[in-house]
Amino acid sequence: MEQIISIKNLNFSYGRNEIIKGLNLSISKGEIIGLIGENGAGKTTLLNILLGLLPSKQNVKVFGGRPGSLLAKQKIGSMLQGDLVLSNVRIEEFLEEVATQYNNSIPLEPILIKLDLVQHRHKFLKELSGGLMRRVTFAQALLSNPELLFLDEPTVGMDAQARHIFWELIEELREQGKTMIITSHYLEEIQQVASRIIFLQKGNFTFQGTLNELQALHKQTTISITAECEQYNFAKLVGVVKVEKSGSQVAIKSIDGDKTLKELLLECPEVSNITVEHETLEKIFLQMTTDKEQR
Ligand SMILES: Nc1ncnc2c1ncn2[C@@H]1O[C@H](COP(=O)(O)OP(=O)(O)OP(=O)(O)O)[C@@H](O)[C@H]1O
Repeated sequence: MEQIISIKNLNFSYGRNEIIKGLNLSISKGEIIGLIGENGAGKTTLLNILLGLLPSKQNVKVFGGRPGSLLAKQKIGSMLQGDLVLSNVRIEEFLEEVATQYNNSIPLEPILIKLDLVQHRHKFLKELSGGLMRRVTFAQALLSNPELLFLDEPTVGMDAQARHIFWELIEELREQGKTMIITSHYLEEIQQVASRIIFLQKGNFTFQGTLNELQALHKQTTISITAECEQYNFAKLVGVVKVEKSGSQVAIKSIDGDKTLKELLLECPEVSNITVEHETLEKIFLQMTTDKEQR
């Protein structure tokens, strides 16, 4: 698989403030990376290094060359936080100007239609609401028909409809084989699209892998049932860490959901309305960040 990004032992500091500490990362074509971490973890800093906006040494390669090279600029579309200058330029004029900077730019009209920007095309950038601004920034990132997209908190300020359109487009881009790094604090959105999740904590990657792998590490499962045998001692089932009862409704939390469920069905076969829920990315995130603070 073609390697798009390679980082070996990257360190970065703002003055004496060490932000990134010995990071290693390799990203292949077609991967969708969900880069998550607390405020101030260094996510934007890492994207800025990959864009060549912050300095790095030979240990960072983007498309086989240095970040910020002419080649990389043609192949990357980025949507950073607050990167649109609030000017007296209209949306359409701005996007037409952006398109002239790229060799492979794609027609503007289909992008305006897809992002529901047609009726706004004559608005001035300085008049735009926050959510509309994000949509224009996304349009700008797509215009170069990029192979690689950096999307830094892309849906902040977007309303539900705009977010829906955004994630549908991301799905289309995924099907086209684009590579993406997306940072977001909306973890339920990230977990839908990311092929790999990277957890950045205080300058280190504390996890890299699929959502399934992350869930396996934090493998609490909740089995909810309606039980006629509510007198049964569910706490003695294998793997169970907590049982919550409300009448015949029982929620069993287990660190080995498969075994717990098997034993439950043998011991108490008359259960019904069984649902099995794995930990969400949001819950794992909270667990990981709390664990770290307690150390
Ligand atoms: N230009 C700068 N000069 C000095 N320190 C900076 C600068 N930009 C960012 N920092 C600091 O670097 C750290 C990492 O910031 P960064 O913006 O990369 O974090 P982040 O993970 O993107 O956070 P958020 O989720 O809030 O967007 C923070 O402590 C921040 O205050």
